[in-house]
Amino acid sequence: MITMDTIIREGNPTLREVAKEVSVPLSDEDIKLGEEMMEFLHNSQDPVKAEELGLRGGVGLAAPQLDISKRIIAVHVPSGDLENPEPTLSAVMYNPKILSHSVQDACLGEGEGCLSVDREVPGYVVRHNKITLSYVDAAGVKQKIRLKNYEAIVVQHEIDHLNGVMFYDHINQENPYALKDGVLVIE
Ligand SMILES: OCN(O)CCCc1ccccc1
Ligand code: NI
Repeated sequence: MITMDTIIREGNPTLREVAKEVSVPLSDEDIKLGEEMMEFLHNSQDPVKAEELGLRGGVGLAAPQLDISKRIIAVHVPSGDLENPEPTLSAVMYNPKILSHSVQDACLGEGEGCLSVDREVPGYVVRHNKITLSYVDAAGVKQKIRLKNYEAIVVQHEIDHLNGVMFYDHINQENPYALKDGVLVIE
């Protein structure tokens, strides 16, 4: 089971590597890893289990954070609405690739954090507002989806991990809250 002890922290060189594509058809090992990554996200968002296991809540996880330099990410974005418990996005993605994106940029008003970063790094992390994404799903089927706003931000954060990029690499060092005209701030 993945716990916080499994997750490597900044300074570990694996977080700065470009991860390798996984072979398709997917190996049993890669399928199992994806399942464990998704289980971690579920546990981390379950108040009882998160408390029991000492987990920080996460909506995404990338294999390099487990010291595994493979292009595998898991995302699980809860709807946040108790009436409608369906998550807005829940998927293990193998070899995810951004095919195209909007001109419109966006960032989270509250900035970003990372399970591999044990400190606050304030500032806007400017990303694409909308992305068209291809990936291979856990069943080995090629998917092509379009995402926008928060879900698009989360997936871009995870794909960054596959390319050795940390969220704070995007923050303006001179003025962390500098914003170009037209950037959508997502609250
Ligand atoms: O890489 C996943 N991880 O470090 C957990 C946090 C994910 C995340 C947090 C804020 C905005 C987008 C994504
Ligand atoms: Ni992260």
